[in-house]
Amino acid sequence: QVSPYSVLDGQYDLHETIGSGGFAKVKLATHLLTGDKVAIKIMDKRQLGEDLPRIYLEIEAMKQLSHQHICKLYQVVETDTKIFMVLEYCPGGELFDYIVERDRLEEEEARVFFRQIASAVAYVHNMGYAHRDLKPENLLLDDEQHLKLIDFGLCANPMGGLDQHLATCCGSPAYAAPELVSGKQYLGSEADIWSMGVLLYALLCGFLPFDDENLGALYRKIQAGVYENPEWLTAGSKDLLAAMLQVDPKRRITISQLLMHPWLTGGSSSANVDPSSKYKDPETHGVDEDVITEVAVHQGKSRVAVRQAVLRWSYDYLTATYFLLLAQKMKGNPLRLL
Ligand SMILES: CN(C)C[C@H]1CC[C@H](N2C(=O)N(C)Cc3cnc4ccc(-c5cc(Cl)c(O)c(Cl)c5)nc4c32)CC1
Repeated sequence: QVSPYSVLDGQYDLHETIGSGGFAKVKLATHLLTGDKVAIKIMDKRQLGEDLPRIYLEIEAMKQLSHQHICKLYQVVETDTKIFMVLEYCPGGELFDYIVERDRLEEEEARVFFRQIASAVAYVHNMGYAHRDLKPENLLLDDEQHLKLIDFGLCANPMGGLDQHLATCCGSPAYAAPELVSGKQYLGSEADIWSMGVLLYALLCGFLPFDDENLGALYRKIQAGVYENPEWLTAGSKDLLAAMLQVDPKRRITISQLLMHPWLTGGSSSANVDPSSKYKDPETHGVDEDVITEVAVHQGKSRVAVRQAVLRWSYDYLTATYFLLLAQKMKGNPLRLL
């Protein structure tokens, strides 16, 4: 019987499994035309059952989201039994493990990371989504120590826009907002800010602000909103944490106020939220002509034909090749197809 992965033959070489998350397996792979490494998330539709709509939600969300701190979706392959998501490879693994290895991060390093997270979440909110599962396990490191947000399986894009209240309780309890664990209606964007507060606390302290192995006790601690401030926290970080870990969502800092908070804008390194243009939304910023040319020459086709095919954004092998070549160009590498 043919391998269940034969649909990828000629496009990718599949290597070892590099992780698994719930109903998905993630394998390292090589995109054959460029030689670049990618991660392929593989799901079995039969095992997914009623979770299948969540995967289509994640795929549609990721097709809309193009940002330097969001893991890029390159290609989607679907057979009658499997779904393959070809994704940007993040060799640095989870931010969660990065924190555990160091116990906790120095304020300057936490600030550099948190700026990237805030930039990604602001973009997600501006695109009308809420992530709803923000935690260090869902932030990966690429080969340049840049963070990449993943796992949009819970993200909500309420038809009525972000101001429509959500009801489904989801995400990880320790990062969940009080209004969410109280079963009240809540705004995804406000709940995301609370989760970012828990995330920043974890970066700076190395442990969680609200923790208890008993779920009920944990919920009560979250609803009380009382947490310790270790003595190593500076006034600036305590102020920002207090603004995010506001039990009343209406008193909680908003993402745009967060981006202007002195703790975030301060510090020494003003770098590291790379404004790289490769993430300009292709639909609105057109396509890169050097990449089009490279593909056209390699395939012996006209640039017009290649440009038209790329602009269909079918998330097929051509879309993946386009995004990977564009990333190579942005890194200053020569554009080459094998
Ligand atoms: C516990 N989690 C919820 C899942 C875990 C799965 C392995 C993954 N990984 C690893 O654990 N390395 C150690 C290597 C690694 C390298 N590159 C990756 C690139 C993308 C992804 C990825 C995974 C999932 Cl489930 C997604 O939905 C998206 Cl959008 C992206 N995972 C990667 C990944 C980290 C997360």
